[in-house]
Amino acid sequence: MARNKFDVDEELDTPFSITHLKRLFVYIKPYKKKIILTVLIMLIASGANLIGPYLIKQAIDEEIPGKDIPGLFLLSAIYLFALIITGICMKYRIRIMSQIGQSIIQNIRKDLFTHLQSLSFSFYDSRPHGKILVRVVNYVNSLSDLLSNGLINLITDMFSLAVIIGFMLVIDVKLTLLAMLGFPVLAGIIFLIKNAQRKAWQDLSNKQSNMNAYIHESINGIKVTQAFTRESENKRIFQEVSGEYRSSWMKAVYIQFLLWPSIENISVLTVSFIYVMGISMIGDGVTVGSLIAFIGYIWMFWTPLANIGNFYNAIINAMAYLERIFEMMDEKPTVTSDPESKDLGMIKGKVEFDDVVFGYEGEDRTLKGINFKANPGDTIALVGATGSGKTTIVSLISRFYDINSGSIKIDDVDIKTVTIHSLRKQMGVMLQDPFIFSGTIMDNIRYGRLDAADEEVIAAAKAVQADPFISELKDGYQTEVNERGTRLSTGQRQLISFARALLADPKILILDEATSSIDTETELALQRGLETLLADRTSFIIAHRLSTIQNATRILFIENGRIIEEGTHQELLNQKGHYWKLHKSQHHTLEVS
Ligand SMILES: Nc1ncnc2c1ncn2[C@@H]1O[C@H](COP(=O)(O)OP(=O)(O)OP(=O)(O)O)[C@@H](O)[C@H]1O
Repeated sequence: MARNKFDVDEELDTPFSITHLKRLFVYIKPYKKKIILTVLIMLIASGANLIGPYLIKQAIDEEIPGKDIPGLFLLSAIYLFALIITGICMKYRIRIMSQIGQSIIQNIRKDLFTHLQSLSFSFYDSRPHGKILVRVVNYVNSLSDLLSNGLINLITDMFSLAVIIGFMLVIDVKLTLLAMLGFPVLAGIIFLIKNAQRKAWQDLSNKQSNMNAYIHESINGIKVTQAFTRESENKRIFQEVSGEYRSSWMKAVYIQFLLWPSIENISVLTVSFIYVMGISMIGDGVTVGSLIAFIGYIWMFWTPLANIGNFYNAIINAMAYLERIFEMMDEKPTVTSDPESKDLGMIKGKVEFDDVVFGYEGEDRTLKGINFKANPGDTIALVGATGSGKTTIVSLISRFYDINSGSIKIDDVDIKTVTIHSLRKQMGVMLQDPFIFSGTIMDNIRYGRLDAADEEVIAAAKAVQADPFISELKDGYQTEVNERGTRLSTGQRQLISFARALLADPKILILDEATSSIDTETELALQRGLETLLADRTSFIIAHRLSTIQNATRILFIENGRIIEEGTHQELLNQKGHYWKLHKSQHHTLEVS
């Protein structure tokens, strides 16, 4: 998968096709009845609105010359009634269509979010998270106008147009045909600007996405930015990114506004033309009343046409966003359960790597043939230099990535043949950077097992020595922590996620640098507490501090994607190889300090 950065425009994998609109209709369909009802109401409204000029014609040509005062009152009453009907219908339409529009948006957003949860790590590795966010939030929002107003407007405007043309034909066929002369000109303009408009909106969506990605990245990295006083450089980059957004916005809007003035100009020209032609035709079958009414209809004729033009604009804009939204919905998880895959069931915890080859970008560079076997209850420690492949090995046990070749078996079953859910359910994973969600400490530990009682949560916290620091907090377990746990120290976050992993009561426990930020005293107490708990679990421990893994059943020394030494602590020391050297250097450092 290609990688993307905040200042790189995302390329669309698929060109726009009408299927995107069809897919949008799938979301509109459940509201079919309400939409039909609204359309009917709007038809009544536009019918009532359109009767105006005809009533004026009637008054000028019939009632005023005949001095028919009651007749004039009647026409005025009908007009007033028509206006009231229009007002009521409009109010109803705005309310109901906003509701429908927002419901559709909510459904699209729900599907996107659900889909995002299923996507594999590789998807998140390959792009800035701000670019994902912008699709779920901003792009979906951009559909709001189209869904709330566009569709209904289109139908009612088409209807209005037909009724107006009907009235115009009833008044005068020749004038009607003359009035239509501006129509092909407008169609030509729309055709000419269509492609430029679509490209401009696509470009705008890219620049919006880039800006969002940069803001997201900057907020995440704010501490580093301030520590390295990079503020002014960041400001410069932001100005560049937001400047690009501004220019693409201006361009898109400039092209969009080519349409409106064109419609205005054509309508003014047509009206002037009809005035000239109409006046010269007065007496020749054209009355003053009918000319005034006709001009009224021509003005009305261009309004729905302009609205249809606007709808067209809205569709073009929405397409730029829709294709991005559906592109993300079509993104396939790279790691999936096979349709025939079965439930792994309760496992004992035997883990076996057989010649596992793996690379993040599909190549074979990261792991170059890993072989080992862990029996149920074993504690396997992985040590080695930074970047040697330790985290990669343990992340493959949970099948966060699929391997290129070889096999990984749990209780003699290839993990590719079981459902991902049943596999991951057996794992308690503590990642290198423990993540804390916004909520209470209790909620955060309970994340490991949602149905755990408070007492179980507290017992898990006690087992991992997290209880002392939690109890000291003013609100104890009910203390609110914010996203990523910025109110807690790194060591405290590690203890919480330790308790979370333990609460899940997994058969396989993966601890990736789980205790690196915990002080030695707490760590020793924690290890004592964990000994009994780890007893019937298979655990994988990655640690740079060798003192923490001396009791491991087996230690694997990883270098450059290979296991180059393995054995117990004592065996490896006796070998006087890499592990011994590492141990000696740590011991030396300790003695010196
Ligand atoms: N998501 C990723 N995408 C691409 N390459 C990655 C990814 N994660 C890790 N790598 C690369 O894979 C190699 C092994 O990384 P890994 O995280 O497994 O090392 P490690 O031994 O756990 O290192 P450390 O001790 O620093 O945690 C490194 O060269 C790293 O650059």
